[in-house]
Amino acid sequence: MQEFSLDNQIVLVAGGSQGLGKEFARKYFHEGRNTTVIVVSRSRQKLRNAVCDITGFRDAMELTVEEKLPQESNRIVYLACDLSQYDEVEKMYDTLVACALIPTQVLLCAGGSKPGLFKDMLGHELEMGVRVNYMTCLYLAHVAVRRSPLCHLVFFSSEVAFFPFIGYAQYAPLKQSIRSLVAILRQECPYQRISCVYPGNFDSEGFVLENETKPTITKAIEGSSVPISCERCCNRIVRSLSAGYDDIITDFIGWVLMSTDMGLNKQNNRSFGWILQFVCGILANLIIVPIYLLICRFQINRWHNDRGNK
Ligand SMILES: NC(=O)C1=CN([C@@H]2O[C@H](COP(=O)(O)OP(=O)(O)OC[C@H]3O[C@@H](n4cnc5c(N)ncnc54)[C@H](OP(=O)(O)O)[C@@H]3O)[C@@H](O)[C@H]2O)C=CC1
Ligand SMILES: CCCCCCCCCCCCCCCC(=O)[C@@H](N)CO
Repeated sequence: MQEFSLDNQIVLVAGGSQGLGKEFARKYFHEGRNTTVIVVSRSRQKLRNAVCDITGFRDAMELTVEEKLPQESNRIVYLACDLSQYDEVEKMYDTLVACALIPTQVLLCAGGSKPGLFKDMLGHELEMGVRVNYMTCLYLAHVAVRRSPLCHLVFFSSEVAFFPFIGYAQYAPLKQSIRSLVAILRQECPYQRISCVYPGNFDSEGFVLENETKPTITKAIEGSSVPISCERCCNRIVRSLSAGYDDIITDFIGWVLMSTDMGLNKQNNRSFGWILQFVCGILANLIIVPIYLLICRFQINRWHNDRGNK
């Protein structure tokens, strides 16, 4: 299995203009050695600001075929691309290949949710959910598997992949799809390291935004995943990847939720304390989960009634 390291890498960070992706870019740039970071997202402006913020310089370099890369040991460049457009992803890889930057690691960190009730959602918001959370991963993974077949892929799903609940109709099904895709890719690409992170809440720009529309019942249910800083979240993930884990959680409730889903989805990939997870999961599914779901149903009914009375 490929060892995880911040050193000697060419790392592509999808969704690197803010939040957790930017935190990863910062970590590679400041703590790695001989590493090239390429941050990718849709907005050129956001990317530029992110890179300037990370380096402390007033300007940042956009990766193009014409531009010559500096010879410094650690480098960070940006490349604007809407990863939910297949031809744009291919074009991006053309540029990478032309610049002799074949990624050794690809972090598929683009994503985000707009919580709310399904019936209140607009068509284009539903479409955004599919594009931002799933198509970005699907297309980037596809092109990466074909054109950099030895690279380490790190997907970013969510704890909601283990437990979908009210308010996340636009988001959770796509994060579950990532889990499914990961399971299949692990069988089809046995020589490639494929990791999947299932984060709990962390305090990013996206998190602040989603909280503006998040129904109170959604906040109540996810309350046990107390938001941590992006830096902490990033450090925990790096520690887990370095320890050789490929199914990664960032808080205790994530570990419990994963334990309830250790079946055919899980296959041969280890997570922290996985034997204990199997045992806890069996007990939880027998005893705690049915009780919890009853409480949850009660909570949701009460929320609907309160709303109806208003
Ligand atoms: N924050 C949280 O509590 C949790 C987050 N997660 C997941 O972790 C990941 C990181 O989350 P977070 O840091 O909060 O995310 P943010 O919303 O803060 O940032 C999302 C990033 O994705 C980029 N992006 C969005 N759409 C596209 C696209 N079509 N093509 C290219 N880039 C795109 C954005 O840049 P731009 O606008 O420039 O395109 C931005 O850089 C996401 O996948 C999220 O779903 C999982 C669990 C909890
Ligand atoms: C044994 C039974 C125990 C059941 C406890 C249930 C607790 C559920 C906590 C779920 C937290 C979800 C956080 C991820 C949110 C996310 O992905 C968004 N912030 C998107 O950005």
